[in-house]
Amino acid sequence: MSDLSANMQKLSVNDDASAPKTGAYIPPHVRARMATGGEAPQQQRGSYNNNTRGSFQNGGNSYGNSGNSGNSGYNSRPSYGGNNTRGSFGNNSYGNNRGFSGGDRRGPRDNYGRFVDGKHVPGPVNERTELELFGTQEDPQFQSTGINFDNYDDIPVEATGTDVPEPLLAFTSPPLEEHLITNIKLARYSKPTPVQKYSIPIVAAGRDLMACAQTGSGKTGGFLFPVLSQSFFNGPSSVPDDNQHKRFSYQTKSYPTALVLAPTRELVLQIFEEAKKFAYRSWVHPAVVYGGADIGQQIAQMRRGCDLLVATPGRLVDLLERGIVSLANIKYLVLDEADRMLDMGFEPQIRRIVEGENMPGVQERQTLLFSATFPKDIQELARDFLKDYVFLSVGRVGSTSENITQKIEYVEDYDKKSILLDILAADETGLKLIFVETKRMADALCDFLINEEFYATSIHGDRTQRERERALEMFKSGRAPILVATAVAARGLDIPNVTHVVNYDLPTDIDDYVHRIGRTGRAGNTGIATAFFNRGNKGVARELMDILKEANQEVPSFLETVARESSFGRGGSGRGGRGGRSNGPSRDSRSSGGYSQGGQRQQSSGGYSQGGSTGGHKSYGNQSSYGSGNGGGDSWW
Ligand SMILES: Nc1ncnc2c1ncn2[C@@H]1O[C@H](COP(=O)(O)OP(=O)(O)OP(=O)(O)O)[C@@H](O)[C@H]1O
Repeated sequence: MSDLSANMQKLSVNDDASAPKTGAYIPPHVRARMATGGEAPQQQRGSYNNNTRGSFQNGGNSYGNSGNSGNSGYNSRPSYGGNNTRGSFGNNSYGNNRGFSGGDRRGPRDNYGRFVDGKHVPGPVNERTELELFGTQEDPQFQSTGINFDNYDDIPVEATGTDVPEPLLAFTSPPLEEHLITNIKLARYSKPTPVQKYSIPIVAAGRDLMACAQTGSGKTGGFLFPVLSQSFFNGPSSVPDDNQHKRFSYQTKSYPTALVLAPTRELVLQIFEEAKKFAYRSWVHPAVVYGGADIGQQIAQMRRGCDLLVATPGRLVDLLERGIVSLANIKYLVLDEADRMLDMGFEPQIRRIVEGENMPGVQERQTLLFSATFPKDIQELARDFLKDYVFLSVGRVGSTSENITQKIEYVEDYDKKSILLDILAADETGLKLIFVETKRMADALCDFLINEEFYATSIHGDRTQRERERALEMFKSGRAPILVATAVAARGLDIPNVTHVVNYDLPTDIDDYVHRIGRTGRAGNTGIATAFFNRGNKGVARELMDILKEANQEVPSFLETVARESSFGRGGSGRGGRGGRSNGPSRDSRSSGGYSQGGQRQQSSGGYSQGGSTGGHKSYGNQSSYGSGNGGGDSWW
């Protein structure tokens, strides 16, 4: 057991619902002094030794460097803090080469490849670009695989549908295009994860795909690899004559061949960064568009041309309305975190994009849906968007990775701050991500932590896009190793070295819990997820218990008690919430058969199940953002 785990066990304040009811907050160092009856022990937070609150270093505006500059890199408190700090970022030098300013974030690269006489001709090697994109093995800002990476191979895979292609075992050509393999090697990926093993031949065979795999198990590569590989093989599509389209020069609109839609701005940025890696030196020009960023820059970027477009639905609708993007050439449509996009009220925008514009119909394009959770309603959306698709699930749909040690602590609301400080003080290594339910709480908790001399920052829907990106960059670089976040950071974000996720407030939806804790324990690395639970969370008690059991985690007795109480009289149990989360192990809504374990294939009987309720949806937001380009409703987070 790691030191951290041992420390956490000691910290376990109570094992049952008979938790101490005294709520007066006593900071840990005072508690320690009380316990020893004298001098406080040595400061545990080594890096803050002798710090009084006023002594935070003002290291100037050093956002631009890429290393972890330690204390000297921090700004004085107001520059990374919570609600009272907005507007205080005066310096524009934070944009490093992995920059954050929207549109084409670095301008056109000079090393694109070409497609000549039916052949892909990669562009020249550019060592600087290579270093920016792929980093070095030692750079902690680049995720490397952990000790449990090989264990992914033991997760049972279910692939249903007609004539499911055989999975591949290694990154080989065929089916992958040679140049893509070169880029995969640069990314130091030695073998495909299970979702990639299946998705690559499925897409290569021209099939549609609905894929569900645990958080952190490589779904991004699961769609980027096959889409890029096929694109590298097939070359660009010719462009309709209605536009004096000139590749690589100014044009009135862009005609991407691949479109990736994802729910949050941060997630589309991240997918774009991954796309840049794997499209390096190829003919494919990736681009990203999302709300909250300068639309003028994005329009200019679209006019410079783009082949693979990563977008949030709201901003894409805006660009479509302005006639800046045409979907006439789309061959590949990817919906990442598809269920979240529906939750956020993006369905009208998605339907507008997929059905209301000039995108080729379902028979003419390939469509891929990816997520770690798949409530039934998304499977129903698949009826309209997918054709004869393969349903792929790696592990049980909605299950959590065993790489994450889950701890549930009974903590009354009034004790949460105190326990959080204990957790943060117990281990200074790695990055800590703390989830709260509301934007207000995110600001308040962030300010509290800063007052307690922790380097914290926050991310939520009320911060400007610039502040959100800066907060994320501070967190990633370790300059603010604590990030207080609302659900806006729950999905998809891949931040290396997040060692601990704390659900300070548990979400009301268990799928959200699954995604939140999935910010740790990624790519075979291990991590800890602690949740503060009290009777106010009884609505998720049963589902939480199921999740813990499934992942072979300890189930505290208070959770069983509360789960029993809350399900009593409800006439049902289990994970049936949120639009009819599937109770049985088989999740392919077309399938009438059972569950196939261990990679066994099972053919679907065909015919869609209409049985799932779509009721009970949490509405995250503001559907009125339709067409505003600012992304779907993040009204409370
Ligand atoms: N074949 C591979 N070999 C090594 N590392 C990989 C491989 N595929 C992906 N990774 C790494 O694993 C990490 C997680 O991948 P990714 O972000 O695609 O996960 P995900 O399944 O999309 O997670 P989430 O459900 O949270 O969105 C990334 O840092 C990625 O670089």
